[in-house]
Amino acid sequence: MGAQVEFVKGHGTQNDFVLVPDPDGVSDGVVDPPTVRMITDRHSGIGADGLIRVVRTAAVAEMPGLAEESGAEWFMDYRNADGSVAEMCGNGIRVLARYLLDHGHAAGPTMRIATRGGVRVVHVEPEGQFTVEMGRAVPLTGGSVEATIGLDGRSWPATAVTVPNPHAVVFVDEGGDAAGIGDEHVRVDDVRALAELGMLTSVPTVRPRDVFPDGANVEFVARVGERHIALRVWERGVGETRSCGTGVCAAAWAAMRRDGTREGTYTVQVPGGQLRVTERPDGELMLTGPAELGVRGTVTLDARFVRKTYPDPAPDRTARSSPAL
Ligand SMILES: N[C@@H](CCC[C@H](N)C(=O)O)C(=O)O
Repeated sequence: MGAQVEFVKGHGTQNDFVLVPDPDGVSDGVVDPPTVRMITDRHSGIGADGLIRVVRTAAVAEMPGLAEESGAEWFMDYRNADGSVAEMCGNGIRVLARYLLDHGHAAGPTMRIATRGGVRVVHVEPEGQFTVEMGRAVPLTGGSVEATIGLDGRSWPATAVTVPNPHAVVFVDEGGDAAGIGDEHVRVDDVRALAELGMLTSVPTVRPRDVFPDGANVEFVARVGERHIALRVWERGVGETRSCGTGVCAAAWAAMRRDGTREGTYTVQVPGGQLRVTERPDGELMLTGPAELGVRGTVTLDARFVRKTYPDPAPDRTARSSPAL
């Protein structure tokens, strides 16, 4: 019998995560890359775009002193599905906030959560929404477009920016012929310039490579109205996902620069839903969107595969009103 690991599944605009509660930092083996890959595998594991170990900041051995320095009780230990570490996850942090709130670990209406990319303040909003203070976007090439993204024989100039993980933002509708323009409820699937990209099964190429020494997430963006964009994303360490919060911030930031404005809220359609981004006068990007919790259970890890067991079958599969794990 392998190790037993408790988990909760959650998603933010269908960017999905396995949350593993480890408050005292005694289960860091769960973030070993092979274990992350077993757990996040969609065929033989639970399946997710990423894994979040929920650990008290004071128990994070690699960051001594962070708890006192940050004033954040909880740390988001984020891993991509391939086991790699990422600085931040804009959808994951909302899901983590929802978990902390629903399980009595935080009271709201605001909470501070530490990440490898710095401390983030999360505001609890009505109707299951959360707003995250995401920090400032930092252009990697002085704000100018100096990278080129290639995909399936096509290529586009890209804006290189960190939020604080690396993003290459590509506007694919330069001809202005994106279908769905002006429709408040446009679906990403109906935006011609994005649909034409096909399956996104190939890995996008980045030139020159040294713009992104640690790799990049790539956002393919089309305008669909005033202060309204749609995007598809290819995530570093995962592949195409249905949403990426930091990527949405990077894309909105780049769209604001192209529009010559820093004012107003940008609405961003992603395949998994809708997010909103506002830039404060001090440059802080505010990301607002939903966060949901779903299935919870226990997995038994062994060397070959992840076995799933669900302790409480339907109808009690939602964690919202469930006791803390
Ligand atoms: N989906 C996340 C970003 C996760 C990390 C990313 N794949 C990376 O490696 O930088 C988000 O919502 O921001």
